[in-house]
Amino acid sequence: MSRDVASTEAFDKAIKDARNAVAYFWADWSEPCKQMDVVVQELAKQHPSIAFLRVEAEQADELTERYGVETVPYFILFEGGRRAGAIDGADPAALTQHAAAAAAAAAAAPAAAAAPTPAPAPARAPRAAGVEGRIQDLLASAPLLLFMKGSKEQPYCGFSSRVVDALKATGHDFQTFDIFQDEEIRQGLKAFSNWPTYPQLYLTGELVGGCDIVTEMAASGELQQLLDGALGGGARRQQEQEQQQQQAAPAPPQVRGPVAAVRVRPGRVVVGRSAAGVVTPS
Ligand SMILES: N[C@@H](CCC(=O)N[C@@H](CS)C(=O)NCC(=O)O)C(=O)O
Repeated sequence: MSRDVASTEAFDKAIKDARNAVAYFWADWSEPCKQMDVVVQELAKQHPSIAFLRVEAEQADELTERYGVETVPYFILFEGGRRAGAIDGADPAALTQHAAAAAAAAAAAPAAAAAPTPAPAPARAPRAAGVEGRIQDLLASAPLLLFMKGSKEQPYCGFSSRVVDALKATGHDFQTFDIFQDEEIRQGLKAFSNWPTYPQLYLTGELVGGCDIVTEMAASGELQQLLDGALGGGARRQQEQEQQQQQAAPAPPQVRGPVAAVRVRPGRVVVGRSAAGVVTPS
């Protein structure tokens, strides 16, 4: 189970006591946090050697200031009581890979001094057996792949339908896989990615998110940017965006202050990179 930590003292003690800890900064109004809650609970069950500490960002000014937390969800990774990295945004794959690597390192050297060591580069087996292998093959089969209920032409649920519409609007080509046709993949992918629902969108083999995340990214323009960057075809759209920005009124200057006075912003979903690229050493 994860632990809710409300005070700086309790936080510091928990970090000191744990060989490996993950501090999860969250906010109750953040949809991506709701999804990452599910991922965190699952990882906490799988890896009891790691202390998962939930910190409500807006109630923990001292900690958010200390660690410079300005977005949620935000994860700080601790090894041997020291900050070893961070994951900015809802990135189940990066968090899962970090947890697996940290738990494996702890299991390999249980009695070793708790000196901070960088997590080994995450490595998925080249081709696993069983359903995991099938999932790897599927993920390698298309750069942009939507696991959904039904098809592009005939989605069988509103969540899937909304993601199809968002993807069509980007102009990028994408493939779909109907999970109703394959119960093994339907259940196996949930475990593989620690993501309990459909639709699930994957870009170059990395989970982008479900309906809430993808539609939020579509509304903010982040989806277009992400796909253009990863799949090409971005130059023209970038030009259009720049033109639009020039026409738009200049944004008011941002006043930076203590996090207590600034609402923590919703985090970004980070995908299309290896976990090593996402987990930023600090
Ligand atoms: N909040 C989710 C909504 C998706 C959802 O709740 N999907 C459910 C019902 S369509 C689901 O996939 N349940 C598991 C299953 O049917 O296997 C999202 O953002 O994607």
